[in-house]
Amino acid sequence: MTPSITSKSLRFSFSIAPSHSKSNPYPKIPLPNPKFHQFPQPLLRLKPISAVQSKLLVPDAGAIVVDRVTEAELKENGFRSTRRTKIVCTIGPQTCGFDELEALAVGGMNVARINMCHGTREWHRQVIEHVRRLNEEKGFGVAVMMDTEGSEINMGDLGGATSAKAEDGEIWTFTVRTLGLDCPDRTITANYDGFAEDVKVGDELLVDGGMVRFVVTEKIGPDVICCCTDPGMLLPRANLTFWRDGSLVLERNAMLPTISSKDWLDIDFGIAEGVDFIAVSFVKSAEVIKHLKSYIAARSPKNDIAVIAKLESIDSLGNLEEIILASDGAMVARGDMGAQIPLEQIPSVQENIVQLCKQLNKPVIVASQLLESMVEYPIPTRAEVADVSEAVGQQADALMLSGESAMGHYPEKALAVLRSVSLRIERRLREKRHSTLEVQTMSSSLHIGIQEEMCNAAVKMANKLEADALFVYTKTGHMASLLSRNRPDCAVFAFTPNSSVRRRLNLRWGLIPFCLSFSNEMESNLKRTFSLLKARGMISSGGLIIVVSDQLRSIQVINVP
Ligand SMILES: Nc1ncnc2c1ncn2[C@@H]1O[C@H](COP(=O)(O)OP(=O)(O)OP(=O)(O)O)[C@@H](O)[C@H]1O
Ligand SMILES: CC(=O)C(=O)O
Ligand SMILES: [K+]
Ligand SMILES: [Mg+2]
Repeated sequence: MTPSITSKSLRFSFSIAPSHSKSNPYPKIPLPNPKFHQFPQPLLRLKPISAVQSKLLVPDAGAIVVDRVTEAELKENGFRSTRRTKIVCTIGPQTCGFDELEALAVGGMNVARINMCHGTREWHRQVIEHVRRLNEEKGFGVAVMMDTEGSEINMGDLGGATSAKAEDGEIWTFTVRTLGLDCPDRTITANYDGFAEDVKVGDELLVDGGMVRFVVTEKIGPDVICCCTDPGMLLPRANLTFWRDGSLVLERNAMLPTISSKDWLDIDFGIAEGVDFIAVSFVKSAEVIKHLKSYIAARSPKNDIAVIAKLESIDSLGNLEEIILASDGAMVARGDMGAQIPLEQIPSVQENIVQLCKQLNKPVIVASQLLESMVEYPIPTRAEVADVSEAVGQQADALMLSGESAMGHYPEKALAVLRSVSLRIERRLREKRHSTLEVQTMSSSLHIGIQEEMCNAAVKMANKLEADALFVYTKTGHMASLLSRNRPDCAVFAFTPNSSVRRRLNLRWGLIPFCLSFSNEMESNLKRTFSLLKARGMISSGGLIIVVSDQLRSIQVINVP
């Protein structure tokens, strides 16, 4: 039988062999230290989908729909070994084609992110269309996240070049003139009209939070003449900040709106295209989130777009709790955050945000530079693996790839590293917890709610009884999120009749979202679920399951018949 997915995706996506395997997991690439590649991740093989099967993927009333990769994982590794930490991949020129997107989906991408800083709406529409088609025709369950540009100060798009190198001591011109494609050498446009007025001679100009630095030597009308003091690579639309006497100059940024007029058009585009998440860049207060949520509620009849607050502006750090409470999730956007606060503060800010999100029951994504060296190289640095391990150890809901998947040379390998490190660290956490007999559940901290108490109790039981899985029947996804919040030892099967709820649950730690219509009759729901899952080889008789549901105030403990 010929696999329906490309041989390329099979070769790369599930190529990390178990340590006893003789095959080289990274063909054709010299391995400086082969041991490093022996992430103990079992090989998975996705069964090819025939044309007839492909039709069956369209859910009918009696069917159960689950992401194909998770299904394969469940069949091969059983309940306990599914990956709990979710993965967001930024889509860019390296990964926007249908086959490349499929390879990422096969590799375990849960959410595809498009960044409205780059590319045209037509380009983004094409990506969304590809993701939809993959889900519909090939049985994946990938959600789409649109990330707004925000109105911080950015460079222009380098006259179409993919990058430019600034060398030490070189003189570059930053200008507010409109240059189009015939951009003179060593000239960069800045996107905000007041730029030339606001900077002063002697100011330091930081590109991408300090990846490249300049000092302002002269101002001539719309042109700001600068000397490069820290050489490096300039990327299109990179963020610009300027510093005076050792402090970030913030006055101008404070006057810029969080959501610009261009962002509102992008948001309309996102609503029209039915994206699952809108991530708002440079959020400073809860107000902007509330404003956007009411806009979406008015514009999108089903109101099924989740709003993610990107925490990257220094102004957000004083209002974290109210921003997170107003949002449907948060992102620790370490890239731009690193341009606004000293780098050594980022790890503790990350830890605080992750803990706060868990407490407030909001999904949290840790983003930027997780595997930055993999933009250029096929293996990560040891330090990057340690950073990923730290985020997985904090039990963040999701990890995000940026340049690694958007424009790097090894998107699928970067994804494979996130997957392997997640699996390894998650297992280690469970083993550690088990050896100390520690049962950890969240304390009740939301407004006292019956559902929260039930979910806390269900997770405590599942951990103590070493249940094989938690089942939750949920219309809105809320009960499922309350189980995930406790980070249980076993996987959570979340059954929902609503396909957009199912896609949004993709971002939640440890949840395996299924689309399934169900009635108010729990007994018949369970009977049907068991027989559907058994028929697909996803569960077997004897397994211990703890069941909760939106509709019933009871916790059931059941052995799979
Ligand atoms: N749609 C795209 N078209 C072209 N290049 C892209 C696209 N999306 C991302 N990239 C490239 O990948 C890099 C990393 O992507 P990412 O989305 O993290 O960008 P960013 O501008 O650093 O993020 P943000 O604007 O959210 O802070 C970008 O700097 C850009 O060079
Ligand atoms: C992801 C993002 O926006 C950042 O890290 O700046
Ligand atoms: K952005
Ligand atoms: Mg950013």
